[in-house]
Amino acid sequence: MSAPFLLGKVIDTIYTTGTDTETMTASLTSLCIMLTGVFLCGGAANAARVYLMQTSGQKIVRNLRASLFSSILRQEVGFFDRSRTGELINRLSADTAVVGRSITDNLSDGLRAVAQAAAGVSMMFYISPSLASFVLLIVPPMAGLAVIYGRFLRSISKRTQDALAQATQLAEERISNIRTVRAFGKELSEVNTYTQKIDQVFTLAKKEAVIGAGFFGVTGLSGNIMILSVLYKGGLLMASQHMTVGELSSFLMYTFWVGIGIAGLSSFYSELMKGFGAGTRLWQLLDRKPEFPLNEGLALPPDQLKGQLEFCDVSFAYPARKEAPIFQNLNLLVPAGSIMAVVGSSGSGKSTLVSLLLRLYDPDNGIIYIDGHDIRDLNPYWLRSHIGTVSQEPVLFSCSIRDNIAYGAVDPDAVTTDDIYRAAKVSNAYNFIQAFPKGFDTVVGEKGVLLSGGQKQRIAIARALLKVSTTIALDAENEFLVQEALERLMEGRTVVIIAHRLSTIQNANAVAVLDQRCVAECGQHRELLGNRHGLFRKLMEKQSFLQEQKQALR
Ligand SMILES: Nc1ncnc2c1ncn2[C@@H]1O[C@H](COP(=O)(O)OP(=O)(O)OP(=O)(O)O)[C@@H](O)[C@H]1O
Repeated sequence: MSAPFLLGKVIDTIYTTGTDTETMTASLTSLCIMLTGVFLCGGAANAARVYLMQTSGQKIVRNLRASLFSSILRQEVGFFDRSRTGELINRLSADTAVVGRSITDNLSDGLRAVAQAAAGVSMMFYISPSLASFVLLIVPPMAGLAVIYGRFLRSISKRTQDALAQATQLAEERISNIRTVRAFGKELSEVNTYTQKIDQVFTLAKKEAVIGAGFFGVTGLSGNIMILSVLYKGGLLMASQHMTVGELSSFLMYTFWVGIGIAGLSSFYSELMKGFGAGTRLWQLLDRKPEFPLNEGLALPPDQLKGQLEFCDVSFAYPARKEAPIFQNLNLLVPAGSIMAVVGSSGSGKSTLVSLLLRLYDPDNGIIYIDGHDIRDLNPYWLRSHIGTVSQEPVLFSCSIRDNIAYGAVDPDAVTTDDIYRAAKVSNAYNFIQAFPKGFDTVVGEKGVLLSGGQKQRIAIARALLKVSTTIALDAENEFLVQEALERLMEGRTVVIIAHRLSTIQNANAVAVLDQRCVAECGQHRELLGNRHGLFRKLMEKQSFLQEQKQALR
């Protein structure tokens, strides 16, 4: 900021020393040395500013993303029923980037603008207080305009990010379900729907551009008016001998800097408002407290853990559909080490029973006990680490088979290759995994090998085997290899199996039939089948009828 002042001195030296070349050379040399020093300092400071601001910017975005991801993953499952994946991903990627940019690059430019404007104004007052007071009359109306523009940006930025989140949500859902889209031939209509969503973002961007054009047009114009008024009033002051040509030149340069500084300040303020707008939902997500804790409460010592499960007068409705109760005063006892088959028509609540057991949701009324302990008193993390789950459509992550199996262990890093091989052998997965060219290092999922349903299940069983589980919730196919693997997994554990076929039910110690929001029948398979008018018998008859139909169709 001292450069314009020194440049003014250079001009005055040239004009006032006249023909005395020796004095002029000496003054010019020392002024130019000073200016070189100033420029060198300026260059170094600029480099430091860019480096510091960019690295701290990236660090802020990194920390923001890490905290947000952690906050999202800690939320209760009911939260995910209400939120949409694409929207959350958008918050994590796009919103954090906007907020990050607004408080880093922008902050750096803003700080520079403040320093520039403050030093410039001081120098203007130092050179000519009367001219400075006259020129700076333009600042208050400009500041008012910037505040109004900032408010507009804050609101439009929030709306833009929301519209973008909706578009991302749609794209994410359709891309991950491309097979369904293709099967129904919906590519073109999906493209149209996406374009409509993205058009909403474009419309908002156009609105922002129109208002922005007006604002920056006025800012630029007022900067030029400032220069004009300096030339006019400054010229008059020079004519009346109140200012030298060097002073006027310095003043003009400072006016220029102050103009740029004020423009920078208004863009800083507006970008900051944009960041606040984009950050509104982000802060809400960051601050959201999950309904129940992830890792707090009682952990039973291993010798006290037998695995007896008891549902006592349990009533439950999903938070997203409170009006449709799934259970009302449901009672069920699963003795330790036994196999309980849960049957019932589609939508009767079989999977819900397992979700309650895993404490993905809390019952609205009643209590679920494990070995006589209310599961709400137990540490949810500890509880889940003692319940192995194998679902009919297991989800594997896009990493190696080795990592997918190790994922089941409480500490995946502590799992040895031998542990993984052993689990794979017990789950009948070892041979088919080794048949892949890269064996256990084969990457499954997105870009890797696509596995059959049965293969996925056997990997999922190996994953469940690595848990220190006493209890298992199963919803599995009845393919022979899977079945055999499951039988090994069930040994010595309490098992709740969502059964679809007679063969699975026959192996269970007891069968519970879900109907009308509670356990309608419970007993041994033979006993229940013996009851001619019983629900279980009807269910089985219906199933064998369906099997016959299928056979006939074949
Ligand atoms: N996250 C959820 N939010 C709201 N309602 C849900 C949710 N999950 C399931 N439901 C509803 O709860 C009821 C019971 O579902 P559940 O999946 O437990 O049935 P199920 O007996 O396992 O069915 P199926 O044999 O078809 O798998 C269904 O009516 C279903 O629509």
